[in-house]
Amino acid sequence: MGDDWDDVVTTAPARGSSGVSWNDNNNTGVKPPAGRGRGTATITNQMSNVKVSEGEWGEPVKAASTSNGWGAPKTSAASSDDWGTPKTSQFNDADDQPRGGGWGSSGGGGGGGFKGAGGGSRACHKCQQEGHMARDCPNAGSGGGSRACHKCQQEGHMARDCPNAGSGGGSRACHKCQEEGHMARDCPNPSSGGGGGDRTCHKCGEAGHISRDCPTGGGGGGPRTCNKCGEEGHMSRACPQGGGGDNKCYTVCTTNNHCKGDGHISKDCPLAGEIKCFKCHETGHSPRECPNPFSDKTEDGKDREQYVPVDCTSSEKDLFEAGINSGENFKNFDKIALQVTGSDVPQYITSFEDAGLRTLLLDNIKKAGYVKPTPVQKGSIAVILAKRDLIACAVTGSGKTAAYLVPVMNILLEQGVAPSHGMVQKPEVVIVAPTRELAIQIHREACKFAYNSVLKSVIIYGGTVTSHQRSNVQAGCNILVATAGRLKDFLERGVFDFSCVKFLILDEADRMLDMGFGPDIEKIAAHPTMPPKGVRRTCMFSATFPEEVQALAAGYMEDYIFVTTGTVGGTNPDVDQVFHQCQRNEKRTKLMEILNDEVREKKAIVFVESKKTADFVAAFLCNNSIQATSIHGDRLQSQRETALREFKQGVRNVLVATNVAARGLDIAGVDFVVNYDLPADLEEYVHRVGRTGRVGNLGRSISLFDEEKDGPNAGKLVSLLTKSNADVPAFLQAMVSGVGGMGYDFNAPSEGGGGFASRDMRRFGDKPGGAARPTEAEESWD
Ligand SMILES: Nc1ncnc2c1ncn2[C@@H]1O[C@H](COP(=O)(O)OP(=O)(O)OP(=O)(O)O)[C@@H](O)[C@H]1O
Repeated sequence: MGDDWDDVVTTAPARGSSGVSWNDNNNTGVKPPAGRGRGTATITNQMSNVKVSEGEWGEPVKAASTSNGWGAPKTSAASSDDWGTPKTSQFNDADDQPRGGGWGSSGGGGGGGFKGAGGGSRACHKCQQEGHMARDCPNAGSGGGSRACHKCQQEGHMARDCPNAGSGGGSRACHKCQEEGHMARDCPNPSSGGGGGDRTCHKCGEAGHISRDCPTGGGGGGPRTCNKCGEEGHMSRACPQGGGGDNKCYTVCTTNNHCKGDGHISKDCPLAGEIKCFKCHETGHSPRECPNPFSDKTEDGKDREQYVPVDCTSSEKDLFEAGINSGENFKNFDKIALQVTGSDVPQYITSFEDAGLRTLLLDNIKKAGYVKPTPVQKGSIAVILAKRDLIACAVTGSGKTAAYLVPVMNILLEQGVAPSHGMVQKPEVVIVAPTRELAIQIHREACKFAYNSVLKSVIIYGGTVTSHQRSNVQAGCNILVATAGRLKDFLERGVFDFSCVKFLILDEADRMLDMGFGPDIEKIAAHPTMPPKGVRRTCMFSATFPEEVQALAAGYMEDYIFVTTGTVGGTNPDVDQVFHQCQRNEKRTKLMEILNDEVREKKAIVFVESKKTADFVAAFLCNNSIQATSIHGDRLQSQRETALREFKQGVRNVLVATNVAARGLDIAGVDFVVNYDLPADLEEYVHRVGRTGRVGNLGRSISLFDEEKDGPNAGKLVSLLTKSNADVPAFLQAMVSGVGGMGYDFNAPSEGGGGFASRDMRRFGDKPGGAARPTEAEESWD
């Protein structure tokens, strides 16, 4: 594999190409010229018209002196744009102002309101005189006015007061008998059929009466067929069969709970009494009428675990102790090429101080031990401060969390937030993550950077008592960190109003947009109170961003900037990746060898494919005197959190995990990742091995390659390793390049379609790829 970050420094894109290269100037010896990009080109692809600026970045300019609106996260920027108004002023606006001349205007004078004793200029419908409305007409019935009664066509009264009703008159004919002088409801001859006319009855198809008066009672045969049995001659409510046909029962109790059975309509559904309300999982009522919407019952009727997690610490020491100290290769971060594409790309920041951040944030950044921003932070902080939509794709462990938390908090602190507590909360920032543990970690980071400020971060996630989290939320919430399922649930229960949302952030965004979470994200983004894209800002972060997911992401964003660093979508160059060929039945022995020889007392995460295997392997290791624990979707949330805590504290040094722990988790001292089972999806491989070798620390991953199962992925694996400048094991190389070998393609598509490369697809004019990947079926993550 490549030795260090030097290997991933790519040459800056040639000036004629799209994109911007941000090679930092310290080490390259080449100073970029001052000023902004040199010219722009417009590249159009099939998906959308996207302007891509090109040229090299100028000398970084201090935000304070930057003259363009985007680069300077200063108060001036805040005051000049549509978010610039401090929140407090929102309380002073229209709601408190008297509104001129509307319905609610209480003054009887000039405003022209309808209310009040004074008269406006509109005339009474009855007598046509001004100064009163028809219902107060003192002249009612006394004639006057020019509008004629519908019944007798005489002026001076309306049809309901007609003194001549029934006596004929008027030119409009009754629908029933077609005679003039009365309306159908007063028809003296309703079923005589004597009327005639050319309108026909829906039931029997005869003229002269309408269907409810049909003398055939449904026995007649019109051309229309019954919805139940499909026969002609009667309507469904009179169906003699009471069922039949292929009509489905669509709505039993609610549209969500229907049996979809044939032969009856929903109100006759035989299962109506058995279908469970999805809120409390009890029968006998619809969710709308649910008496216990926050029930803690599971779907199978068992009592849900009553788990109330301990909230994030408020102790300064504990808060700032969390996180990993940067390692020996952190210095190499400066050499990583930062690529930024999009239109009107904002100036990158060179230091936290130069970004114009508020003192409180700078203090907290310092307390966290951050001396300088990582490349993804340099790019993303500038883009978010400039209030642009963003996709940021950077290697695992390179500080993406702070890359969005810091600028977003800076904007909230500058603009002010509403001091709020109440039944319905209006967060300004919504961050969604795929797993509970990652959400907890993000929330903790948010508490860290918000330390000593007015900002309140609140977390909601599954597997915990809802009422507890709801009351946390209702105590005030500026930054909401959530898993998708719990957020959707709370939205359905009306806990949130999104009208104040400025930022919607998806962490591990490629995962959030795939088929597993995609529909939830769609619901969240399309919530009626959520400001539309372009009004709210949408930011997406991940170490991998397949092109087909970029196509989905584009639907949530407007004119977004794409930030990438180093080898995009590749594995972390600080992780030494080793592979052992190993048949399925040899895996246990091999694992023991690895743990005894290499890991010993060190910390390792052992990734397996299924929850069952996780339990099995953890039990096996414990039986062999290894301090192991496990985390997967079938464990109770309290058990999951205990397992993670014990692993972090070193009480257990081996954590056996499914993919639920593959992404985002930032655990100090993880020296090894073992892929007991390789994942089918190589993006997950990138994330798994990224649990070690974080922020410039060195790490090692050992993967057991079972040719029978993993063979089909060999080409893609070689492609990934090559692109990441990692060593390709000889056996893998032989497998793909030997005579009759599988061959490989650098942009080999992953399971669902597109390549795993994480370049900005707009620059390459790529078409969106195939369908998004399905979620691993057996995991329920949030
Ligand atoms: N500028 C910085 N200087 C030093 N340490 C930093 C800096 N930024 C972030 N870190 C630390 O780096 C570690 C990794 O950060 P983070 O979890 O945000 O990485 P990530 O890029 O989101 O990783 P992943 O892709 O695995 O989710 C954290 O412990 C964080 O505190």
